[in-house]
Amino acid sequence: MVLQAIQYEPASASSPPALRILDQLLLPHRTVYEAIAGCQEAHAAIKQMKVRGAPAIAIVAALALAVEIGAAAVAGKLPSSADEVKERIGDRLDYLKTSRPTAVNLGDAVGKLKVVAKKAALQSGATAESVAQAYIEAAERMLVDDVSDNKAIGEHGARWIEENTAAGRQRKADKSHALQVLTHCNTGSLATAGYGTALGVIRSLRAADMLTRAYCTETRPYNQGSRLTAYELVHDAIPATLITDSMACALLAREGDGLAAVVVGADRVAANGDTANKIGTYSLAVLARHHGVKFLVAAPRTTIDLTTASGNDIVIEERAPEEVTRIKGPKVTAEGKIQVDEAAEIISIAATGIDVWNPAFDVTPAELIDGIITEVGVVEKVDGRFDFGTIFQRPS
Ligand SMILES: CSC[C@@H](O)[C@@H](O)C(=O)COP(=O)(O)O
Repeated sequence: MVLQAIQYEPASASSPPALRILDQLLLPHRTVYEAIAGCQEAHAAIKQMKVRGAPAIAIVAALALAVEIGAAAVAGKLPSSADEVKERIGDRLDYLKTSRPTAVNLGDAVGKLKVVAKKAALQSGATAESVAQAYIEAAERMLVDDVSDNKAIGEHGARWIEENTAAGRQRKADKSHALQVLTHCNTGSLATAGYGTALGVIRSLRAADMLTRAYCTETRPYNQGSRLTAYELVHDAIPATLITDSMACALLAREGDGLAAVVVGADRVAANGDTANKIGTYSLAVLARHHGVKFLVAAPRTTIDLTTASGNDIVIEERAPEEVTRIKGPKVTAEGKIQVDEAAEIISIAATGIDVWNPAFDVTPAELIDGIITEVGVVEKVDGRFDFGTIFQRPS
């Protein structure tokens, strides 16, 4: 079974396009897909983190509007002119963009899709239907391109680790050597259209018979690591070990050279390489530098934001205190059996009345990052600085 966070069916002769998302709040114990009929449902699903992960958020938003427009077209309810459809598309995209602030992929998709609608409306003989169709095709392309970009990220990252780390070189020469990777949060099939970014690198290393073990952090407070990454690793039968976030230091000290790299995803990479990613990423980068372990960020070019000069300019989403003070999951019986079908229990794990700070992301300074793995290659610092100038000219 292929893990899919996003299921999309294009329009047929008789029916409009349809979109379903895997409700990630119920994972790893329940697999429930939810239909997304339009922008309002998508906005709520993104805000509640039923779908999450920078690329997945952008694609669900883009496709939700495709579904909404497709349904209006089939029902004969599109606005009457090309310009009005273009305006409607712009307004709906602006609304979707407000769902979560830190990940840039959504803003990037919104900008590109607005350009598509604008160009389509400027075509001679443009109609409401032709603008709607141009939008739908562009949104559908984003879904397809994300998977191929992730596979390319996986291959570039695996090759870089093979060539640039002691564990990589040793394992290549002699398969009795260990090569392990530590990752954080969830960056896999559930966070993207498929395959994943940092988890894509892990998948590619495994496919090349290079990886002996992946470690994943629990990723407090939302537990994307223990709920989602662990689920993907078990699903793909990749040898893997779960640690709490606070165990990373002990792991790096213990594994030495066998731990080839820490590989994480990104929600926004600023023009100087400073990287916003799931809270806890920065501490891993500090630990990696202290232990001489390579620290890599895996992200498509859509995550690199040249309009944001540095990490100081990145808006960090703060989330509800309850994510820290409570945990949610199915009941476990006295015999240790998980009651999968029961409604989730919410348990309080903090003193009532304590103040809480819950930033969802932190910013890792470029200085601590050894390479940024994109679909067109790994960007490394030259004279201590990242320069993304040329990668945007390269074809995928
Ligand atoms: C390929 S996903 C990259 C990042 O979006 C991921 O590491 C992350 O931080 C996700 O955070 P989330 O809050 O779960 O959306």
